[in-house]
Amino acid sequence: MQDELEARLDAVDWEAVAGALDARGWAVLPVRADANACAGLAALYDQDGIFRSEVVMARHGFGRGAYRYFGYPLPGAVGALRAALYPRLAPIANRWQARMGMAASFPPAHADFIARCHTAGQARPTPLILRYGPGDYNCLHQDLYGEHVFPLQAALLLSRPGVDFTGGEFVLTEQRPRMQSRVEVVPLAQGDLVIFAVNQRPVAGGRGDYRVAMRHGVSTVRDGLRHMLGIIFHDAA
Ligand SMILES: O=C(O)CCC(=O)C(=O)O
Ligand SMILES: [Fe+2]
Repeated sequence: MQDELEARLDAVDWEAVAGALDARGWAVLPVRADANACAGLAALYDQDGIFRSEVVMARHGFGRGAYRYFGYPLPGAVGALRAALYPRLAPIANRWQARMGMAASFPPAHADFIARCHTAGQARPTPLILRYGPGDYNCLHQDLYGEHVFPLQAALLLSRPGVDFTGGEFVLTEQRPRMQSRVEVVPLAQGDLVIFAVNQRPVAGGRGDYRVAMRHGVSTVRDGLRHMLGIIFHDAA
């Protein structure tokens, strides 16, 4: 299965993905996870013993709905996806860091970046599954969990829009210096994987690059049940 994942990711035009990320701060990969894989991942939400914690969003003012952070060891498919995506994104992340004048550079292998997080006390795994029912939503936020931040993250829609749920759009906002925020709705089908900026990203301006800050969230689910798999590459303090 890992070979198949690698082969599918190898077929992606990563230059085009990098171009979309540079232009908009997000990109949907041109490969889709199949319905069985999505159902299998969504079913993990109800499995005992694989999560380290649950967050009921309303208790923290984060929104409504809940999410569960996986514990280590991650389920095979989740760990494989995290490890396989990272080396494809690290060159893009390194280019962004340089353009934003930020010192950190990211090693080519995820295990080495995770070792850096763990040494700094960021040792708790961050991949998660989110579940939303009618009336649930996720306020705009950034998944920052400590000093070490990998500037891109991924999310995989496990449910079918219009069939399993309605509403529940994945949204991103972009805050430009001294300007009002701009919002984008990311069109996603079941199995789509969106890559997006965690926090800041560089934008080319007339006088060189400047930084914009991105946030993401989910609009209110009207009906049904929506599951999302979130892959964050840094660990949490
Ligand atoms: O449910 C969603 O689409 C949002 C997921 C999310 O916030 C994340 O993966 O960090
Ligand atoms: Fe998030």
